[in-house]
Amino acid sequence: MNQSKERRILNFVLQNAVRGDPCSVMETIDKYCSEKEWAMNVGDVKGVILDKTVEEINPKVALELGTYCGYSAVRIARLLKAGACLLTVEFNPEFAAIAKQMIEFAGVQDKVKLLEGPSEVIIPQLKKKYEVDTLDFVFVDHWKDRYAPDTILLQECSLLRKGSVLLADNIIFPGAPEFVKYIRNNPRFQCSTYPSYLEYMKVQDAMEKAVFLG
Ligand SMILES: O=C(NCCCCc1cc2ccncc2s1)c1cc(-c2ccc(F)cc2)cc(O)c1O
Ligand SMILES: [Mg+2]
Repeated sequence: MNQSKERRILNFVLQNAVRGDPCSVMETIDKYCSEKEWAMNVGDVKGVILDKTVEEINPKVALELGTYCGYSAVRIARLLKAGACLLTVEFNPEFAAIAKQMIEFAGVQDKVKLLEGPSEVIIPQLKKKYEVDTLDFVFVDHWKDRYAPDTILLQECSLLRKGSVLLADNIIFPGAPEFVKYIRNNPRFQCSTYPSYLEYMKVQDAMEKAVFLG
């Protein structure tokens, strides 16, 4: 049975990147996905916005919704200080298996906990099952119609505190209109938009940063 695109991306990394070097893994994925097969990694252009946001916050506990092949998990984890951790949620078992190997090859597995399942099931488990108190940073990059309900769910589960930062990918393309409407009209969030480009394409996209005001 012919292998998946995600398996081809992983194999290209295993054969061409430097084991234990997160930047090498990111560069190798970006090279493959810009030259050979497009894939929905946050990519090198929007990745800089992600980097700057993570560096500014310096989170102790970060959550990612939508792991995919693990590109942004590697990107975020490489910037985390000692003792900090990233919980990343993926519901597709195929993607989760690829991401696990990607994260381990990059050498960031000690900072990353990969949780398999739908976000609406995992989020309510974070406090009791995964011993989370509150989240310092959330990278939102999963189903675009889950952005708004899961932002509400995070609040209902008391996982946000004054100053928690959400960064949402793809608010232009593919777009997350319900989320944008919800978050920009919500007085409990201070929002800012970062215009950018869809990964590996000359197509407009943007990221939305939302600071929870408590
Ligand atoms: O769908 C996207 N990303 C989510 C994948 C869904 C994975 C999930 C994870 C998870 C975890 C927990 N619960 C439920 C879920 S569902 C996505 C799509 C495009 C795109 C852009 C142009 C195109 F022509 C076609 C697609 C670009 C992007 O940057 C994306 O992030
Ligand atoms: Mg995305």
